[in-house]
Amino acid sequence: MIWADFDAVLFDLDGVVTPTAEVHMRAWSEMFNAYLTAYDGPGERAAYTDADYFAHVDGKPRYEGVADFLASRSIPAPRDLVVELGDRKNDAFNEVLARDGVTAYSGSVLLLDHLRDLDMPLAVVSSSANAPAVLEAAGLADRFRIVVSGTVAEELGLPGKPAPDTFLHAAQVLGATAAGSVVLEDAVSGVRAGAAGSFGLVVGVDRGAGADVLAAAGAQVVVADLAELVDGAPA
Ligand SMILES: O=P(O)(O)OC[C@H]1O[C@@H](O)[C@H](O)[C@@H](O)[C@@H]1O
Repeated sequence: MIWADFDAVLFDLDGVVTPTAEVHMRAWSEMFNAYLTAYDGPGERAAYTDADYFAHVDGKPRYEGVADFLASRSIPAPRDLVVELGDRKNDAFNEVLARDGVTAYSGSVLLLDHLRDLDMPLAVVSSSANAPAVLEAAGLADRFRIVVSGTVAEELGLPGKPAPDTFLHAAQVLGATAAGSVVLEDAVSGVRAGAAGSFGLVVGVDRGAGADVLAAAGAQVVVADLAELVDGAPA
């Protein structure tokens, strides 16, 4: 990996820097399965699984994840239901965050240290409104020049992933072009955003979505851990 070819690095957060994609996954599963168990209206009521998460929820802004999953089951999704379910899941997520804290992936910290030594401008681009709290809990808030969270995207009216706009905004704030920026993503929706924005390099981080699936979504390189992007780091 030749970092000198690039001017900025744009990190997704959950599942790339911190193992919080798993916390999101568990919170979504608890909430959706409680809802489906009690639900007896039209549509498909089979249990919600991790496959549903990767296909419909992963990486997207909160309420878009709810709406896309319910649509995949042909379950009617009025806005007040979407908001209620999304907020229920958010309470579950925050309970775990407060109880367990967050420890970043060691390979990701290794890469962050390496990029700090290179003076590389770094951003977090996350669909999550909880991104600042997660970064704070992981002790990494000072590593990034800008955090484009779900809240920031909403304030600026930027469409969420798989649209490329949040990544493009981060690159612009860092003074870099899309072609000069690297995108690091574990979610299909995020990889699609990187591909749609014609970024210089889109790296897929396979934490369960599947290397083939990430490559098909537009990842030019797929790694299992960010330490693979540090020269001389143990494999
Ligand atoms: O509900 P939040 O914290 O704003 O997060 C929205 C989404 O943020 C993404 O980073 C996660 O991959 C998703 O699982 C999550 O649903």
